[in-house]
Amino acid sequence: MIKEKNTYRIMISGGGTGGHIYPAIAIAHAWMEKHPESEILFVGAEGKMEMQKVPEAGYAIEGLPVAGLQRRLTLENLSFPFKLWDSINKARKLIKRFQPHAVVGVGGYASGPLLYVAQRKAIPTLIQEQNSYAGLTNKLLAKKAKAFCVAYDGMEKFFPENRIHFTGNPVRKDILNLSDKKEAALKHFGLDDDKPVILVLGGSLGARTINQAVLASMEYFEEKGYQLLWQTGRFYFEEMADKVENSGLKFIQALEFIKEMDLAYAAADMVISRAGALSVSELSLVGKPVIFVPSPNVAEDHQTKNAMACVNQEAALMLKDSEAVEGLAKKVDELMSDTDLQDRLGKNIKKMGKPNAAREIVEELEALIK
Ligand SMILES: CC(=O)N[C@H]1[C@@H](OP(=O)(O)OP(=O)(O)OC[C@H]2O[C@@H](n3ccc(=O)[nH]c3=O)[C@H](O)[C@@H]2O)O[C@H](CO)[C@@H](O)[C@@H]1O
Repeated sequence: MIKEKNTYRIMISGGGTGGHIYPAIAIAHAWMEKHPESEILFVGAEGKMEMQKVPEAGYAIEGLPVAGLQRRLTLENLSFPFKLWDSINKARKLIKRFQPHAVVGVGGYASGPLLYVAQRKAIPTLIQEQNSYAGLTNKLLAKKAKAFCVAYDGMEKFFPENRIHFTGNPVRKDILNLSDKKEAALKHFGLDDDKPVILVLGGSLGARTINQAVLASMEYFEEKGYQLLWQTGRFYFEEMADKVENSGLKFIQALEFIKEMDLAYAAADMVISRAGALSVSELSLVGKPVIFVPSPNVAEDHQTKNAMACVNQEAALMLKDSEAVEGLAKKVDELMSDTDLQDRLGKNIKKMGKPNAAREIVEELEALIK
C-alpha cells in the first residue's frame, strides 16, 4: 500500500456526456478522500459538458481542441487530423507541466490524446470502461494501458484478461444511502406525499422518444393519480415545459436537468429511464422498480445489453424505443398495478449494485503508482 500522506498528482481525462464525467468525478472524490494532499487535474474537450460540470464539483480542468470523428462524411471531419494534432501537442505540454504519477481515462474522445501521450512517456494509465461494449477510444488505448476497471462480464473481448478488474462503475456517494431522504426530497421538488412519484430520466442529455412518450401519456398519468418528475434534457426542455404549461396539468413537472439526483431517486416510487451505463449502475444501488427504454442510437446497441443484464435477473422491465410512444402507459400500468412485481424488481436490481466501485478503483490506481 502506498503512503497516505504523500502528494500524488493524478490526471483524469474523458467526457462528452454525464456517463463519462460523473464516474470520473466519483473516482476523484474517492482518491482525495484517501489521499487529501494530492492534486488532481481533469482534461476534457473544449465546449463539452465536462468543462462546466468538473469545476462545479471542485476540480480544475483543461480543455483540448479535440473533436469526435463523425460516422457520416462531413466537412467537420476534414479538420479532425489538425485538431487531433493540436490536442496531442497540448496534452504533451500539460503532462510536462503537471508531471502526473498516473493518468485515468474514462472514455469519450477527449481521453485519447492525453492517454496516448502518457503511455508513450511510460506513465501508468488506467482505463475505466462503463459499458458492456468498449468505446473506440478505450479500445485504441488498450494495448498499453496497465489496468482496466469494468462493470460487465465478458470484457476480455476488448481488453487483455489479466489486466481486467471487475469493480463496477463508480457512482456519486450521495446516492448510496437514500433511506432517510424521502421527506426532504418530496419537499425539495414540491411533491404531494400521497401520490406515487414516477421519475423519468433521459440520460444526461435527455431522450427525444421518452419525451414524446410522456407527452402522449401525461394526461392519462395525471388521471391515474400519479405525479411525474420528468427530466427532459436541455435540448427539449423549452418545448416540453410549454406543452405542460398549456395542458393545465398540475402534477407533471418538467425539469431541464436534475442536479440533486439523490433527492430525485429518493422521491421516486418507480423510474422510467434510458439504459446508459451510469444510470443502470445508479439505479442498481437505488433499488426501486425501473422500466428501461434503451437508446437505439448508441454503438453496438449497448444500452439494450445494459438493460438486458437486469431484465435477465428479473431486476427491471424493458420497453423498446420503437414501442415507447404507444406502449409507455400500458407498461407503467403493468408495474404500478402489481406491488409484488415492484418489490421483486426493486430487490433484484439492488443485488446487482456495486457500492465499493470507486474505492476499488482507487486501490487499483495505488497499485499502479507503487
Ligand atoms: C446517448 C449516449 O451516448 N449515451 C451514453 C452516455 O450516456 P449518458 O451520458 O446519458 O449517461 P448515463 O446514463 O451512463 O449516466 C447519466 C448520468 O447523468 C446523471 N444525470 C442525469 C440526468 C440528470 O438530470 N441529472 C444527472 O445528474 C445521472 O445521475 C448519471 O450519473 O454514456 C454512457 C456511459 O458511457 C453510455 O452507456 C450511454 O449509452
